[in-house]
Amino acid sequence: MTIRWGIVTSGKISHDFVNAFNSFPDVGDQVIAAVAARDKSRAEEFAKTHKIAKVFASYDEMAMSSDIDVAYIGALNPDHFKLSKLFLECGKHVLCEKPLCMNYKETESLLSIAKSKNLFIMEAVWSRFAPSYMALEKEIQSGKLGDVQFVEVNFGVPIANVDRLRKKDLGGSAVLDIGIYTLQFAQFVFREEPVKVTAFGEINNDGVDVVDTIILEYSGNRRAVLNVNAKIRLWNKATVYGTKGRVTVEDPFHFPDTLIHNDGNVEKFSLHTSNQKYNFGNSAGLVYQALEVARCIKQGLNESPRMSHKESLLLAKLRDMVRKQVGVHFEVDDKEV
Ligand SMILES: NC(=O)C1=CN([C@@H]2O[C@H](COP(=O)(O)OP(=O)(O)OC[C@H]3O[C@@H](n4cnc5c(N)ncnc54)[C@H](OP(=O)(O)O)[C@@H]3O)[C@@H](O)[C@H]2O)C=CC1
Ligand SMILES: O=C1OC[C@@H](O)[C@H](O)[C@H]1O
Repeated sequence: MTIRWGIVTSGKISHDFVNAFNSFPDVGDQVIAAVAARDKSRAEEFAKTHKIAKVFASYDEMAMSSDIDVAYIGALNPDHFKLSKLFLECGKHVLCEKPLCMNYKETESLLSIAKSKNLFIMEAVWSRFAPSYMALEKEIQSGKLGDVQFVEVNFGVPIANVDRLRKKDLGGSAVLDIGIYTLQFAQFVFREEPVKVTAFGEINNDGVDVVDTIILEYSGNRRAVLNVNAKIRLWNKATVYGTKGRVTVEDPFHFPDTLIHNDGNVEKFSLHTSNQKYNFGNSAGLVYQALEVARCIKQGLNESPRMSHKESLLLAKLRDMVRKQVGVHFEVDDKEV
């Protein structure tokens, strides 16, 4: 069974996703079959660049076609719910860029639509499929670190002036865009809902958070301190501390290629290099989530155990809690879904 992908939008991350896919040595029985954009000429240009066979004049046309099995949604945050819903209702599986939705309400509604249609959907938290994350999980579960007590993560990228980050109507929010990675890292380590969330930050003149400091408290007085910054570049690493030692996930922790173990051993994970031009760091790693999507679809799964619906719901809940404390409110928060 060939898995046929339909790329939704001709944007930067769509470019990176297709580049990562096409440059990977073996994607198995999968193909990038089609693309749709708001404007057909942009879709045609995208298709020409990436040698994609089919171009659709609109998202709706591709959703209704029988030419694709799964949609990759590379749209702006406010359109994730609407477009994922469109493709699900047309019987297509979905891989939607993070954040899956603007808030918990949308996330819950979208996941229940997928369940009712018996279709696969996943939030593209691509970090979870990094080979280095598999190694990190093994290290934590091995007991070498002892009992994990503390996690610290930094994610700072100077993107506060990018429209989709700084404008509320485009879904701008540091915690939605980059803070999600710090939250998912803490959840990857602790695997339980925090008992307390404390957050404070800085908002811009559009009411969008550009800096967030988040403290997650877990059972047994375990903690995570997350520094999120859309104004300046930070040393974007994550460290997991236990009673017997620590492991550091080097920059960029959100898709790392280096782990520094407690004994000082530096473990490297090479990404397939190619002459592709990417918009974002380590984007060659975007392919690993696509391999997982295909595996799950072929096994008839509705979700991936590595980035489950429960996890997406919890991440949405935590983002809502952070936004409330920092003072960021979206119009969509007042709407019934
Ligand atoms: N996984 C990762 O590493 C990354 C993930 N992302 C995520 O990907 C998504 C897109 O980010 P990115 O690719 O940088 O975004 P872009 O600025 O490239 O825009 C993506 C697409 O959104 C549509 N769009 C652009 N402006 C508007 C607008 N004003 N109103 C409505 N639609 C618009 C266009 O679709 P069309 O082509 O159809 O016209 C565009 O191609 C975000 O949700 C972000 O969180 C982003 C960067 C990295
Ligand atoms: O997902 C992402 O990762 C890298 C950031 O630069 C980008 O803004 C964000 O969307």
